Amino acid sequence: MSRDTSFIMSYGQREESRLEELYTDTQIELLNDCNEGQGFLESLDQLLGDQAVFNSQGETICVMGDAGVGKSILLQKLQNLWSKKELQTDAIFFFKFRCRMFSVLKDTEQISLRQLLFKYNCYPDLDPDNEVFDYILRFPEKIIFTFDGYDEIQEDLELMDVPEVVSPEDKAHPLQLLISLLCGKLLKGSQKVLTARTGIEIQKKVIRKKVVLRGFSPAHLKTYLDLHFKEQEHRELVSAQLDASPHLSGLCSTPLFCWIVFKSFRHLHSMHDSFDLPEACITLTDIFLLLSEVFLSHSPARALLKKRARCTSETFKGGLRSLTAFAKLALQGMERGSLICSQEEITECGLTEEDLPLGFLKTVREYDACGSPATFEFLHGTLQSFLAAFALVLDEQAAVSSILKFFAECSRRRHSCLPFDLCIRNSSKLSEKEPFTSNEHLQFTNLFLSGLLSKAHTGLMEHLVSPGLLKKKQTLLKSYLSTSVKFHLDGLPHYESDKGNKVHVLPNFLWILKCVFETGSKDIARMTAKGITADSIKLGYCNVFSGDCTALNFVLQHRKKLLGLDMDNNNISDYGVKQLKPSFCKMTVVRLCVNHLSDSSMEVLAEELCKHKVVTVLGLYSNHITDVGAKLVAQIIEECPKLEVVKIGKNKISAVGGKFLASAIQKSTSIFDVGMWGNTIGDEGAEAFAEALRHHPRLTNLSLSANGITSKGGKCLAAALKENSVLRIFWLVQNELTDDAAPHLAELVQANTGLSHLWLISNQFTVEGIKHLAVALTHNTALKEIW
Ligand SMILES: Nc1ncnc2c1ncn2[C@@H]1O[C@H](COP(=O)(O)OP(=O)(O)OP(=O)(O)O)[C@@H](O)[C@H]1O
Repeated sequence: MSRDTSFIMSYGQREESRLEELYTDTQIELLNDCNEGQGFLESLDQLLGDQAVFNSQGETICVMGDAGVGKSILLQKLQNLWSKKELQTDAIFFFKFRCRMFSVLKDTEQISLRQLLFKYNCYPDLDPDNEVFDYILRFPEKIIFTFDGYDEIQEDLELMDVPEVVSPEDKAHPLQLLISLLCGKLLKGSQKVLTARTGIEIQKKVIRKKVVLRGFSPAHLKTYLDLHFKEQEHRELVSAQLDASPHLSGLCSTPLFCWIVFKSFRHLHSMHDSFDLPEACITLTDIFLLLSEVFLSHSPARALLKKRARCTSETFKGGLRSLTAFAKLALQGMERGSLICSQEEITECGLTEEDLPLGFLKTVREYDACGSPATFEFLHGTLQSFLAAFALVLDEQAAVSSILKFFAECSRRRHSCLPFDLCIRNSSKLSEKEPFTSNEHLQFTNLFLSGLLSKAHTGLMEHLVSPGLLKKKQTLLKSYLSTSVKFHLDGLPHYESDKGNKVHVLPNFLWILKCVFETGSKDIARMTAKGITADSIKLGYCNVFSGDCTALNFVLQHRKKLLGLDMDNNNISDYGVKQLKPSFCKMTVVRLCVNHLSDSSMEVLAEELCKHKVVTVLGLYSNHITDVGAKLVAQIIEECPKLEVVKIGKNKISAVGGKFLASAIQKSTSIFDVGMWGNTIGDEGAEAFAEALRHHPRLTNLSLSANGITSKGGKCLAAALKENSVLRIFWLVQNELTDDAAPHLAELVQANTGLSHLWLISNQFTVEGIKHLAVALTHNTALKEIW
């Protein structure tokens, strides 16, 4: 295990990097069963621990994350730590599997658990006396399993018409074995870590705890940069480019893209007299073109020519034969829904021995020792998508319309569902056939197709495909993309509210915008923006990451009308907010709750929102805003005359920030709803809010729950509220109020100010305190509820 996990795959099969030298921590966020963040894991070592376990009956730890965010590498690191006895566990067996292997085995005969472990994973000298296997059965808690890439299972559930496995001796369909293991029906108590792409839903009952990988933080990125570049000059150059471009930094927060960018930079810098990363807004297509250029320049003939001026088109022209063959192989796989290819398929596509070391492909290591012939996969799934897109562009035979085939597939609404039902429902027969793989590979192909057919790459592509045909493909794509968003939105339900027409988009909306961005075409962006007829769009839980904000901005900046944008519960981070900067001038609703924003995002928001003054709703709940950021939000409240709603709960705001906010609220004549739940403003902050409330003309809803407020603060609030006849809903839940405050609150109730909802639960009142309130209630006619 130690040997197997020491190297990170790298391009050009001979070149490998040591895991120890390049592995960099990434942000591992703990989630609860509702996918709400529960803080970050301090070190990988704690992954198997009990922190954030939300279902003690569940057997499986789920690691979720986007393409290339480092799920496989995380498992590799875990395996490596275990092999060196550096993982805090007393497990003495470790079995690692790729999930897709269970699909690959589908055509073979059924297998037993014993075969699965000893034939398809390790070879304990055949275990003649069953010693090892018996031990495993008796002490399953001594085993760790890792299953990588649950999203890669491509299974026809009808094939699963076999009895459920519970006995370790029974033979079964391999996928059935996997499910039984994950559910704990087999080897109950063994530790299991399963990885899957974000968006794949896994039955809650199976999951013990869940983490999501958020990629490199700015500090991680700096560490990775230092590890990657030994030469100071390179470090400085790349670092300067990252600092200058939040978009590039955003892309580089995904380790895979970062690795490609750094690796290409190093290679091209060493090959040519001068090389800088593209200056304009770099796209994912640019990144994969760079990688391909590097691969193609590995060909023996080209490698001899050192230090010459860089000529990308020459490199691609020189490598066109291999590129076409790799592209064909990638497309065929994509059409079959397969990420693995055989030697036969490779030869059929016209690839030779010489082509293999270029780096596009790597051998699949898992089961070659089982006597089966070697199989191959692309260096990464996204590279296969890129090459498949290349094949669609290069193909001179197929009808032009065939370039759109994957768009059609993706626009169909598809749900990711998983075969756990099989286990939970206790049924062996499935009534309906359901697809349970995500269509991300196809979405990536569409995205790269858009990039390859962009104007920016026409010069290069004209060297590879006839200009007439290229033009036709570009025109078709342009007309398709220009209306895609409109079609997408037309197909969704719209909701009418007092703020206009609102639509909750699906993740495919974001993919379309990403494609539009890759084209770099302002015309398409303009048409797309025109297609967004709703007044407000909700992009909540759409897995928007910082890099996607560039695409959003690319389209939204062409919108003429104002727009509400609800992006709660994504991962846009400070890089994303910087990317959205030009679009804030039109935004009436700015909802960025649960998005890993810090004070630096507040700087951008304060600058932009105060300049344009159109914002009505500002949602910032559950981010990392401190008092510094609170001061900037206070500025927004003071200077934006239309601002009505501010949600800034669950941040890191103390009394200092609380005072800034309270004073701004006091001055605002537009604000009517403020959410402060879960900060730490304490009594000092409460006193400031009391002053703000005393004669406020507009504020009707206020929550100061969970803010460490004691009776001292409570008394001030109650006294001030007696003079306020506007507030309707007031929450003081989860504070430290005692009976001392009860008579004052009772006076408030008795004053009958018009307050209709008063929430005081989870404080420290006793029956004595409550009696005061009960008596006061008899004099009140306005309260509808008191908790
Ligand atoms: N923690 C890390 N430190 C250094 N490099 C990393 C790290 N994580 C990922 N990488 C780089 O990114 C590449 C892709 O990572 P990986 O294959 O683990 O992504 P993934 O999340 O499993 O992607 P997919 O969902 O497509 O399978 C790795 O080969 C490696 O070069």
